[in-house]
Amino acid sequence: MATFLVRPLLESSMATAKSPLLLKSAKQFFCVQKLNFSIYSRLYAAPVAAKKVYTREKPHLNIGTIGHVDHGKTTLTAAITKVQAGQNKATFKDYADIDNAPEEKKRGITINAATVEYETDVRHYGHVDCPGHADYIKNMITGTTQMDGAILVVAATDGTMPQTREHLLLSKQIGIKRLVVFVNKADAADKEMQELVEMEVRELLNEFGYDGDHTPVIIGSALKALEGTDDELGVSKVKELLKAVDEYIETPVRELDRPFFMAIDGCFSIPGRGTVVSGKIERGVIKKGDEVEIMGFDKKWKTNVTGIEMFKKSLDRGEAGDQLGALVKGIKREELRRGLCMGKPGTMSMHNHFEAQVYLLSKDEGGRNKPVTKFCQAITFCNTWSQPALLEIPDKDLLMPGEDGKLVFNMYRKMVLEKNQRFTIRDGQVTMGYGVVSNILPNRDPEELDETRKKLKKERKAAEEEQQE
Ligand SMILES: Nc1nc2c(ncn2[C@@H]2O[C@H](COP(=O)(O)OP(=O)(O)OP(=O)(O)O)[C@@H](O)[C@H]2O)c(=O)[nH]1
Ligand SMILES: [Mg+2]
Repeated sequence: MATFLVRPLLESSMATAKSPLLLKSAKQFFCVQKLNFSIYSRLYAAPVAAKKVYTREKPHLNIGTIGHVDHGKTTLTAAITKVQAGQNKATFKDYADIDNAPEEKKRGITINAATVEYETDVRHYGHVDCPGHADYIKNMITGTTQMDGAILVVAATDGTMPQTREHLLLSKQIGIKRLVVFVNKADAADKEMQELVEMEVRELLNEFGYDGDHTPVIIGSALKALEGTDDELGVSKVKELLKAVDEYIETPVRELDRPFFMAIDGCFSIPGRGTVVSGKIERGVIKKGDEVEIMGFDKKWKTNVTGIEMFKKSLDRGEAGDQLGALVKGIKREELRRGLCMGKPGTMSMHNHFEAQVYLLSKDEGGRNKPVTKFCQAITFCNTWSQPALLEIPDKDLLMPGEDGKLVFNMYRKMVLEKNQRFTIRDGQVTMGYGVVSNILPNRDPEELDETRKKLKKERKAAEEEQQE
C-alpha cells in the first residue's frame, strides 16, 4: 500500500521540481519520510504543498477540530488558515471550501472530511475538519486521519454539550494524548460565562483522564478572526491557540525509534539456508544477527535473524516501511504461518479478550442490515491475521448498523494485540465495521467461553419456544 500511495506523490512533486537537485531532494524526502504515508499522500498531493517540498524539515503533525455541533469548528479551521496565510504559512481556505469537503472513499467507507494544511514557525500541520457528528465518529474510529492531537472547540454561549463529551471519550479511547481547548464565541458571551465554561471544560477533561489543570484553554472568537474585525478576540487569540498547540501537543514518536515490529505476511523455505518470513516493517529497525520473538495463534518462539533481503538483495539493516524477507534461525517453515508477528523480544504480547470502540457500517455503507447481538460471531482482521471472535455488548442489548459503541471481543486463539490498535470486523464476505482496541482484558479460557455461549444459546431457544407456546 505504501508504494502505491507514495508513487503518485513522488511524481506530482517531481513534476513541480525544476532542477535535478530539487528532484533529488524530493526523492530523498520521500525516502526518509516513512512515518505515515497516508498523511503525506493527502498533504503533498496538493499543488501548494508540492512547491514547499524543500521546507519540510519541520516535524509534521496531524490534528483536527473536535466538539459539539455548531460550536465553530469549521469557522475556526478557516480562521487558522487565514491567520497563517497572512504570514505566508498557509493558503487561505474559506468556510465554504472546508465545509464542502470531498468524500473520503479510501476504505470503502464514506467520510466527509476536509484536510487543510498550514505551518507554524516550528511545525507543519495537517488539520482535519468534518462537517457533521457522524463523520467525526467514523473518522476517529476508522483512523482515516489519525490525529496526533486535537483542538476541542466549545462555544462560550453553550458550554460543554453531549457531543463535546462523546468526542472527548473517543479521543481518549483512540489514544489522543493531549488536547488544546478553544472556548469560542467569546464575542457573544460575557466574562462570567466565559470563565464558567472554562471551569466546566477543565472539569470534563479531568473526568476523561486528561490533565484539565494544565491543558491550555484559549478564549476567543473564530468568527472575529475570520472577519478580521476584533483583533484582540480574533486574530491574536488564534495565534495564541497555535502557540499552545505547538507547545502542548507533543510530536509523535518517530516509528524508527520504536521497538522493531513486523506482521508476517508470508513464510518460505530456502533449501540449504532455512526459513524466511516476509512482511512490512511497521516500526523500528532490524539488523542482521538481532534476536527477535515471533508470536501468535497461542504460540511463541525466540530466534535470531541471520539474513535480511529486499528486492533480492541482501541488507544489513531493514527499517520501518521496508518490505523484506528475514531469514530466521532454527524454525521450520511448517511451524510458521501468515498472521504471526515478529518483534523485539519482550515488546509484544498475546491476548484473546479485549474491549474495543467500534463503528458498525450502515447498509448503505456496505455493512449488514442485521444488528450485533450478544455472543454473535464475527471475524476480526488485524495486521495480517484474522480470528473468529464472539462479541459481547457491555452496555446495551443490540448495536445497530450505523451506530458506534463498545464491544467486547472473545477470540479462540491468543493473538498479538495492543491498545489503540485498529482492526476490521467482517461477517462472511461483508465488512461489518471498524474498531480500535480500547482495553486489553484478562485472557479467557476458550472452553469456558464456549460453555457460556452454548448456555446462552439454550436459554434463547427455550425463550423462543416459550413464546411460541
Ligand atoms: N458569534 C459568533 N458566532 C460564531 C463564532 N464562530 C462561529 N460562529 C457561528 O456559529 C455557527 C456554527 O459555526 P460552524 O463553524 O459551522 O460550526 P461547526 O462546529 O463547524 O458546526 P458543525 O460542523 O455543523 O458541527 C455559524 O453560524 C458561525 O458563523 C464566533 O466566534 N462568534
Ligand atoms: Mg463544521
